[in-house]
Amino acid sequence: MTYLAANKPITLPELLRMKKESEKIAMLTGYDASFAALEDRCGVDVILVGDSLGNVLQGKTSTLPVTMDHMVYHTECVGHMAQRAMCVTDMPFGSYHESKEQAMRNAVRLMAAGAEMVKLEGGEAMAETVHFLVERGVPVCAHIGLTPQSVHALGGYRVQGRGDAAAARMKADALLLEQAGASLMVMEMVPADLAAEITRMLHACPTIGIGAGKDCDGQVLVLHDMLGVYPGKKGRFVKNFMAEAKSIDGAVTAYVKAVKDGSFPAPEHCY
Ligand SMILES: Nc1nc(=O)c2c([nH]1)NC[C@@H]1CN(c3ccc(C(=O)N[C@@H](CCC(=O)O)C(=O)O)cc3)CN21
Ligand SMILES: CC(C)C(=O)C(=O)O
Ligand SMILES: [Mg+2]
Repeated sequence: MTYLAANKPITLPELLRMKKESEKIAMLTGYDASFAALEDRCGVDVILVGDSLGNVLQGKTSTLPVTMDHMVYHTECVGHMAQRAMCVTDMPFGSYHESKEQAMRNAVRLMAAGAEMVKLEGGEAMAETVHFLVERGVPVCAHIGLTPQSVHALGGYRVQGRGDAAAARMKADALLLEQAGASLMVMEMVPADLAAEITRMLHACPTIGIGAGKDCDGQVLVLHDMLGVYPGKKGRFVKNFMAEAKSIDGAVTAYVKAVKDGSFPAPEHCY
């Protein structure tokens, strides 16, 4: 069985159709042309040029030192390599926090470099910025739960949304971001039950989980984590798909299949 629907490019309506028809969305980070082509031919739906490149390419201990110039460079490396997959790029720390105008100016650089959507971290505080970009033709992926650019404010890489008050706040954030026009919503390190509830609550915005349980509309992992080549500390949500594969193509294909058939994530990858 192949998941490549006749090489038809992934568009916003296609992502929404996948949510409506419960067809899981497979997202994976990618930072260069060779891996972008590989992921595309293995059926990855969305390639994320993640600011996790600070960790996996640059050897930093967080994503905070990543700059706009770094993200533009890697987006140029990935953009236009994929025939089918959509290219989404993370806006780095500090590139969208000053004002909605600053966010637009930097989003324009990423879109010109080849991104088809930009991703930014935050809840209610970012809703106005999301709306501003969306109204001006920039599709936005939101990112809630553990937002790694706020690691020092959050006190570490911890599960978010535990307890009634935190869960209620996350649900309110998700609704505001959907209303603001977000096209996708990453949820990171969120209890599986809460992520499932948010996924059911949202009708116009597919959710993509990383440590957020199996009931999200899709899943994302960091490429170097799922290939087992990242030497740093990994979350329990990571699975090494290279362990049982004969090639990198095989590992990425197995990841896509496991996301599509719902076998990844398993309970041991969830909170
Ligand atoms: N290679 C890589 N993979 C990632 O998933 C990732 C990055 N880099 N960089 C940006 C953030 C940082 N992330 C992280 C980093 C560490 C944990 C972690 O150590 N989690 C453990 C401990 C949790 C705890 O202390 O409570 C876990 O069991 O999940 C989780 C997410 C996720 N993102
Ligand atoms: C892990 C994903 C969601 C991310 O933001 C990144 O790779 O930077
Ligand atoms: Mg990121």
